Amino acid sequence: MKNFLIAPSILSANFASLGQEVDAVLAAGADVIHFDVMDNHYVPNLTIGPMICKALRDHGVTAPIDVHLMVRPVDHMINEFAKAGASMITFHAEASDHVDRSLQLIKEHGLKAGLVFNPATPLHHLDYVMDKLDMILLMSVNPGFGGQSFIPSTLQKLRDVRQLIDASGRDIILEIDGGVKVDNIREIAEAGADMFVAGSAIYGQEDYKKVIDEMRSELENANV
Ligand SMILES: O=C(CO)[C@H](O)[C@H](O)COP(=O)(O)O
Ligand SMILES: [Fe+2]
Repeated sequence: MKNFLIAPSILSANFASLGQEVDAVLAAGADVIHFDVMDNHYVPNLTIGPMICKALRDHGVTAPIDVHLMVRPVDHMINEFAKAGASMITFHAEASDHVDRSLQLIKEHGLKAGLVFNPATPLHHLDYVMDKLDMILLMSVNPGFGGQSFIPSTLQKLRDVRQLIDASGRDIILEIDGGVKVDNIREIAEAGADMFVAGSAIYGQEDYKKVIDEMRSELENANV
């Protein structure tokens, strides 16, 4: 089986007990913690910043933390999240005036670097930066909120990006974010994704392990 990664989004966790909520999904079998950073400027919502990332590290979280920056500008936040213990940082192509520079900055901190594409953002932003990418994140909802429905046209976009990654010969993680559930994860994997962010689908249920196990079993049956 492909090395599929399940990344619960803490956007849907109970923030009043965030440390325990993160421990609980990791104990339930999650691979990565997805950390949504929103600035009420690039997106119409306001969430959490580097202090919370550092607090999770201080709490004892050793799993990879995948920081999804929905902020503009991005470079200052890259530096702050690198100090705060991020493992991977992705940002939106439209949110940086200097995409190459921002990617380079993430890599200078020794972290995995990725570009994020909104549902309607064209893929040409990948031109000339494939060699700097460790991850590509396709949004399957418009960014800003959890609990939205998966936009079906993202499946073809995943197939297109999978082809570009395969043609590049590089080991680039293809991450999908938004509306991922037990009943669509298999189709999403078959379209080419290998890292799956799921917020409401996991944190919206009582039994996190049950959902993650069901997701894994769907992935085991995926035709990839
Ligand atoms: O980046 C995001 C929203 O901008 C979140 O990661 C995403 O929406 C996860 O939530 P859900 O799985 O409930 O759709
Ligand atoms: Fe996200």
